[in-house]
Amino acid sequence: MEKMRPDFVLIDLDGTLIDSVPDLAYCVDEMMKRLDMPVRGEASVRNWVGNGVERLVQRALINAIDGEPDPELYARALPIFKELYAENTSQRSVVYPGVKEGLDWLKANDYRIGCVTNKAEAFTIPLLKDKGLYDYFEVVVSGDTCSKKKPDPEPLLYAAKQMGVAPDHALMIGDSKSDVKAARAAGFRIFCVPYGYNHGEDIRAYEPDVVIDSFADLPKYLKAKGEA
Ligand SMILES: O=C(O)COP(=O)(O)O
Ligand SMILES: [Mg+2]
Repeated sequence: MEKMRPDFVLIDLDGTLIDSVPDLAYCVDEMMKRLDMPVRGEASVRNWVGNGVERLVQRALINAIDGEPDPELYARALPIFKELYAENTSQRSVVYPGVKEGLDWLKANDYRIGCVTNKAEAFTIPLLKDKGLYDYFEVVVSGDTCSKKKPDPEPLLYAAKQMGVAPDHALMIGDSKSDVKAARAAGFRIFCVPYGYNHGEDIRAYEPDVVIDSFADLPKYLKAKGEA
């Protein structure tokens, strides 16, 4: 593929920049214990992340990716999860290898970058700050910034508008089919990492433009400053 030079690079959070499942799984299991229900474990939680904390809590309660829990049980569970996650947002979470190197390369080569996530803002900002990533981004769009979350294109179009960039000059980097769908609907190009959370499916099945093994590989696909 010919190297590109997008005007804006918008990057997903969970499963792309940060492995946040260790904290999310800890909070899911603590919530389950407080509800006198069985714990679910990290492997299940890994398949349920990507559609926001509300959907994660619903999936944990029914122990399945599709379907709805009893509304009363859910109404009891959600505040418990939110309280736990507010205290356990980042300490077990890990920035993936190559991420800081890739972000430094983007900055050094004058790329403008943003972050888009389905995670609510109350958790997104502390997580990015705790991991030393917040200052890289000119715009951060969280799961509750717009009226709709990914796979809807609204958060991507909102970010592009904030930056004053045309969507067809923008690139999204993500890990899930929601990122691919949102990017296609918004008119962004889309790169994916293969190591994140795609509900147990191989992201290649969703045909992103490029699959990069790590952020350290970005210079293979993006033009450096001044590169013809
Ligand atoms: O599901 C979430 O809370 C966040 O997931 P995302 O950062 O991959 O959009
Ligand atoms: Mg993700």
